Amino acid sequence: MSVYLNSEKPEDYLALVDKYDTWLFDCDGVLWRGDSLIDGAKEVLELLRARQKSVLFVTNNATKSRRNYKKKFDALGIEAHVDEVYGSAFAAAVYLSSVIKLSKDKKVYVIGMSGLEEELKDEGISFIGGTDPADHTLLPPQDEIPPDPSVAAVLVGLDTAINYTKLSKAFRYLHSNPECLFLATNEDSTYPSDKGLLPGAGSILAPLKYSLGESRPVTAIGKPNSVMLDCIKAKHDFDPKRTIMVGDRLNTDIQFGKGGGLATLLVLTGIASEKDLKGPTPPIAIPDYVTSSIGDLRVLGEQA
Ligand SMILES: O=C(O)[C@H](O)[C@H](O)COP(=O)(O)O
Ligand SMILES: [Mg+2]
Repeated sequence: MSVYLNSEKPEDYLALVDKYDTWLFDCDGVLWRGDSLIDGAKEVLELLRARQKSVLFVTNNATKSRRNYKKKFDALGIEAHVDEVYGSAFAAAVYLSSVIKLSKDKKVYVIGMSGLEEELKDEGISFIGGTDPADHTLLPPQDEIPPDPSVAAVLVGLDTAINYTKLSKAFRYLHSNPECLFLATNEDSTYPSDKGLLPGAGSILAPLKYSLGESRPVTAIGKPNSVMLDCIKAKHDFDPKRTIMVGDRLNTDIQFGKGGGLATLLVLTGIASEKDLKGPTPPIAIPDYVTSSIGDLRVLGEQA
């Protein structure tokens, strides 16, 4: 059963903050929607840091690299350090380099944007596709897409320039080579922009999942997969019992937190709403705490 926090009982927020030393923040729908900050988010991050809390950012948004995110945080006036940022683009690159140990003579076909390419380059992973202009021309369906055994994986992330050429190439590499890995940065169905919901990475992936069928399952590396937490653990010591994951989506953030043995706080400024928790269908994951917005923790500033 979730504990619903509200501003009538500020002491509940203080008790919550005292219980956890490490705060993992999802980004889209929690700190911001698109480039619009959620009201109070900047102030609350400052208040947590002032109380010596560790703050880390854990996002499924694969359109930006950690360095790109640092620039976004700087532009929004939020203190953040590159090694505090964990994105699904970084996690996917680390997965390919350190878990799959992709050999140097192999490459990845990418559906995704420059941030994902930057993280792959940083991990020494060769790739084709992505922002390559050749994939932005509309391929006539009868054109030959020769199989390429050196393409050892297809990696799919949010790509606002998706098209039939990219889907056809990804399909052919996977369909012609059963050994080719089918990977995704994440499977979020929607993206909470500041202009409302938009198709998310999972909706870019869907045509491939549908056309390839059940026999070619995809491995999604972002939340709720524990790979992101493994990346964090490799760099940061934290006690899971004194760590809380703050998110807006039940089937990524809250499942990720619970899977990692962390406490979870759901905010209602992004994807999830109260009806997801109280509706006829049981929620896929039940958060420990619920509050309307991360801005509600501003009460910390009213206390000594
Ligand atoms: O479609 C996507 O990739 C996601 O909606 C989005 O980017 C999720 O980002 P997060 O909420 O994990 O920061
Ligand atoms: Mg989110």
